[in-house]
Amino acid sequence: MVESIITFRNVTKKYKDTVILENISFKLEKGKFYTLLGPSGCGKTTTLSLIAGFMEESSGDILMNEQKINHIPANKRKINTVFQDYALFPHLNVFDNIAFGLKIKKKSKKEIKEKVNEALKMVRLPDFGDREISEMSGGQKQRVAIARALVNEPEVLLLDEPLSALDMKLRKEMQYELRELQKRLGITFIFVTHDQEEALAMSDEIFVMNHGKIIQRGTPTAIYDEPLNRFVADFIGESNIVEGTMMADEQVKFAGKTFECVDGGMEENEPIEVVLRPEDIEVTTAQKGKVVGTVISQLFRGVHYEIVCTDIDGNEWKIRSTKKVKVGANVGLDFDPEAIHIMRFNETETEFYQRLENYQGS
Ligand SMILES: Nc1ncnc2c1ncn2[C@@H]1O[C@H](COP(=O)(O)OP(=O)(O)OP(=O)(O)O)[C@@H](O)[C@H]1O
Repeated sequence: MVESIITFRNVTKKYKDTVILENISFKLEKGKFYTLLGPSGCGKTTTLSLIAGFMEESSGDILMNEQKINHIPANKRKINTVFQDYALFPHLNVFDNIAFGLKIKKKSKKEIKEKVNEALKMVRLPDFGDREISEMSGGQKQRVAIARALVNEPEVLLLDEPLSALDMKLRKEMQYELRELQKRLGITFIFVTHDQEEALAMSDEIFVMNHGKIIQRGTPTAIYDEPLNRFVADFIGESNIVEGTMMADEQVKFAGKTFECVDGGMEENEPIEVVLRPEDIEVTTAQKGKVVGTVISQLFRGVHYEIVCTDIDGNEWKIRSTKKVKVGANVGLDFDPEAIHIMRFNETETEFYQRLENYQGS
């Protein structure tokens, strides 16, 4: 069995009577890049704070390397955190910022120098030790913050929206660097973001959260291609969600026709929702298309056109296409059976969580 670095067992966090995290259980493996993804207020930072030991759970157990750490204070856990606002000491230079924790631990001058220089190399700032923090750019400050965390040789690095203060270009560069750093060091990273593209680009596994619960965990492709419910389908990427009926295993009816698909496991005649990603739909002639749509708008987005069509049932379809079409024209929409993803229709929250339990247990 794979050894778990962090385990949550039925963890609940409440503030007075308000439940912030509800009965969360998961196991994280060593050496992977995990991302907690979800809208503002869903409980991402709270989850990190519980792992770090900055706050106490209301009930449940938190384990590190299979040992309970509920009552172990933050500074005794081999876990460090990188914050969004860097939290650097402005009056100390780069070297002293990174050395701070080691000095508190009363390490020798020689060891401190070696470790700080090593950490500076890791974040590609080898000659910046003497610089003042005010002389560093946003991206450089964030690297100093990462070096300051790494110098303590944590087994787990927590990163709370560390890139959100950076402009888009730098952010993309740092995404790549962080991912490379994690691979090189082989320590477990737990990264928090509300940016789905960032989560898809960086993670080994994503935990999609909403209202203090984990709605789905999986690899970026699994989360993208097989969202478990409408929330995940909507939150991750763009999607067309239309109502339909399951006709038989691997046969589904929507937009007035029956199509082959590769999803099964539902009842015959069960109402379902179909998810089709805009980039999985090809625009063709009305005669050749599986669904006929009337173009109602078209926007040029640089690499592609964003086209919106309506079908005979009044469903709206978003399509990403390199082909230009005419507004008002009838076009055909074509897609492969593999592109059709089926979700249950009108599932209650209780039914969903029951299914989730079975799914995660399987
Ligand atoms: N000290 C507190 N007292 C009461 N409620 C709190 C406290 N801290 C956080 N909360 C509430 O807990 C919920 C989860 O907060 P948390 O910061 O974990 O969310 P988040 O997913 O990290 O959000 P964001 O993306 O905005 O940072 C929010 O509704 C928040 O208002």
